[in-house]
Amino acid sequence: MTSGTMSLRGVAKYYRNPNGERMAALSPLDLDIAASEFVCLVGPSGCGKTTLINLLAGFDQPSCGSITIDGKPVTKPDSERIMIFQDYGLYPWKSALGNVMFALEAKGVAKSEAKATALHHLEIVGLKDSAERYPHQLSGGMKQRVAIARALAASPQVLFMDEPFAALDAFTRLRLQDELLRIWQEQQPTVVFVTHDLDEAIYLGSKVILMAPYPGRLRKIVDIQLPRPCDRTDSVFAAYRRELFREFQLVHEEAMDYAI
Ligand SMILES: Nc1ncnc2c1ncn2[C@@H]1O[C@H](COP(=O)(O)OP(=O)(O)OP(=O)(O)O)[C@@H](O)[C@H]1O
Repeated sequence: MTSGTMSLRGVAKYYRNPNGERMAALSPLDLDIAASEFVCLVGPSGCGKTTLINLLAGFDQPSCGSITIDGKPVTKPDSERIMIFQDYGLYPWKSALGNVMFALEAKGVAKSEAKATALHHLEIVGLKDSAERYPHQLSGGMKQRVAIARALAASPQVLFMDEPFAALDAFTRLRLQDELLRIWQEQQPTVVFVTHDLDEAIYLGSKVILMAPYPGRLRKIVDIQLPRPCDRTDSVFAAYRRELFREFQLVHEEAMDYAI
């Protein structure tokens, strides 16, 4: 698959603060993301990660600059590009199975095939036995796993994930990281993944983009050259970790200077 190439030129997003002053949630940036790349956005709170992923997904428009995917301007969300939100975005009136099936039936998949595919993906996220439960009968982590199953089942060309594993327990999180990597290698979507967790970013990303706040901006882009899945105890992993932690510390110090 060669689709899912993203290009950003001079993209910025400004808001007005309560005093009416213009504030850069994102200051002008250029960025290229290749098809099938797995890009992790990391950085402290307020550095513009959600702003950037929302612009890429077409949920919001930049104040200036241009964003294209496969050469076409991004003007609105697209069914080939799926976003997994922090707050799950499940339909409360549909069961877990119904939520996953809905994404497939919306793409024209026949009901029996949709059911089989949905059950397979619920099994991947460890929820096959909860397929008939409704969102209000599921914990936060379980709801997020349904949202992940729904996104993965639809085999999108682009997957936008805004802290998708934040609400999960550590074991489920590690397991889903491996499942996500496996599916990424199999289906080769372009993935843009927001996380606060540097280890998660190094483990998943082929590229880690470290962002900084005040104003929101790209601070450093690191290409991660590790086999997938990689060994978290490996010395190369540790070297990436040191590099990114050092940068992250500098970003925090700058942010604290700003707050003072
Ligand atoms: N609709 C809005 N109106 C005004 N300011 C906004 C709006 N959305 C975001 N901001 C501001 O833009 C900046 C970047 O916000 P954003 O949510 O993109 O950061 P983030 O890196 O995703 O943070 P977090 O890690 O806490 O989710 C913040 O200072 C935020 O207060």
